[in-house]
Amino acid sequence: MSNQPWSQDEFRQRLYEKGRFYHIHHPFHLAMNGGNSTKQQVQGWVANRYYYQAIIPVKDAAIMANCNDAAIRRKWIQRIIDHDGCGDGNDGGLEAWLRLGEAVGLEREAVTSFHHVLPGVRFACDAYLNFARNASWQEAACSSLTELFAPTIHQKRLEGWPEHYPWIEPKGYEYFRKRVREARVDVEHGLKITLNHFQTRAQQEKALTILQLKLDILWSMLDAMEMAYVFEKPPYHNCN
Ligand SMILES: O=C(O)c1cc(C(=O)O)c2c(n1)C(=O)C(=O)c1cc(C(=O)O)[nH]c1-2
Repeated sequence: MSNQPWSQDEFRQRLYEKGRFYHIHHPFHLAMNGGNSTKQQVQGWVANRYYYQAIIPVKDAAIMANCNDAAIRRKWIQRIIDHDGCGDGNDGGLEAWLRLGEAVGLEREAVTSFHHVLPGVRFACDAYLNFARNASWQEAACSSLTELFAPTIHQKRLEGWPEHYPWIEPKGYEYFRKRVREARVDVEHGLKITLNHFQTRAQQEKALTILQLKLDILWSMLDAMEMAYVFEKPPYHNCN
């Protein structure tokens, strides 16, 4: 019967199938990972993505604020530490991303000021944060599951970029190396929460809708970048 819940294995498989909509398939990413992007396009991506990076720990703090389960919070807090660092030689992902910015030739201030962030990228990232603030913590945890597909994308950059873009300083790659490890831990936890929480068929279908929302967010960010840096039609390009 169609309203029977899927088994956990089938539910997991349906979540994984969403990978076919991951932004790894977006033309902007295909060009970048295939070595066909210009320096300005790579710089544009790095500068815009910093807005996403900066949102992530705030989003994770919102999830924790909505979560009344100490055991979950004890694990989830690691995500904030991963991005913000905690001293003692752990500078965190935001700092690593700023080093990536320097490695592609951007001044720190140009990145941290969000000066280059396109409105479409800002709206997409803000939608992610607003979703996490207003949804239940389990739903917000589910929305982080695009990370199921992230280790592959980071790995591809590590393998291809040094050859494609010899002008990028090697110190820039630490962020991707770090995330290959961290994302695997994150998704194990996020997947466990999702498989246990979304039990009925209607709930399982809702989980897929939530994951699609997040895929839409990531795809929309790249649409904005494609328009600005590939078609060279940033917002208001034709206004006087
Ligand atoms: O470079 C990427 O393609 C990519 C994608 C994603 C993602 O799938 O959301 C994340 C990251 N990177 C990333 O570095 C990261 O820390 C991260 C956290 C999250 C999240 O939703 O909590 N997604 C992602």
